[in-house]
Amino acid sequence: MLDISDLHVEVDGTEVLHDINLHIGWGETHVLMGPNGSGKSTLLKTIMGFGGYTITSGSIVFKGQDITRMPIHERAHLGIGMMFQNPPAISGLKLGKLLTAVSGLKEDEIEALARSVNMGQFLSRDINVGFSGGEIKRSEVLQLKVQQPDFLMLDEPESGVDLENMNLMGREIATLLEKDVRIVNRRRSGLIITHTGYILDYVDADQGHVIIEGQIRCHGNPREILRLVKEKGYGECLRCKQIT
Ligand SMILES: Nc1ncnc2c1ncn2[C@@H]1O[C@H](COP(=O)(O)OP(=O)(O)OP(=O)(O)O)[C@@H](O)[C@H]1O
Repeated sequence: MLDISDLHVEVDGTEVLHDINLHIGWGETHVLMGPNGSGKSTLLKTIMGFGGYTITSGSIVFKGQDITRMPIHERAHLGIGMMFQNPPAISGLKLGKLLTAVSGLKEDEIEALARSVNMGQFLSRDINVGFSGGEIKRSEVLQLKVQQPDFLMLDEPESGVDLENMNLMGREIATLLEKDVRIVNRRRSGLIITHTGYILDYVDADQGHVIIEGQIRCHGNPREILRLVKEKGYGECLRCKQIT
């Protein structure tokens, strides 16, 4: 579904990502780990097509189409969706209005989706204005439920979420990634940034990658990588090319 080749990305004139190669097949979920400031969010925002993330060389191919220079809205239209680490608050725009406008769904359908993630009362509120950390994450999940993207990128879905809501979020994310569908029929793919790995209790991931100083330094079984990082730190990933 997604093929990234030899990607170099600059932010504010500084190269933040160097020579990134990543292949995510149809139906696969991958996990991205790495120390703070290593370039994880930059990679997701580059795939999404945000301004300010300049691709100086390399390519991104999605569903067989070269999207390297494609604007963000066309990427969203093609089926790329993202849960942000810190989404903006938007005064004057109600969550319900946004969801109705972008989806074409009827109001009662939006309300039912909102209730399923305990966001029923939030549809009449300005997006993320005064939302708690956990409410922001549920709002992001709701937006993804409305969008139903084929490729989901989740930037630290666990952060700020209490244990009960983690259970709800984990189940919703698993459904969005079609984990309830038999592997042969599964089409949706995902790329999830996690520091703690809690999301792996809900979503089986096929591959893990560690990014350090803007380079992917190791690939392998996500739980194995997490265990190793907990025991020995990310320095071990610099010594190890592949953990399986
Ligand atoms: N708009 C920007 N202007 C300047 N530097 C930036 C910008 N965006 C990202 N960077 C820098 O790029 C590097 C990578 O940042 P990024 O947010 O991708 O890290 P991360 O791996 O997601 O970190 P964390 O785990 O802390 O969320 C950091 O050093 C950051 O300061």
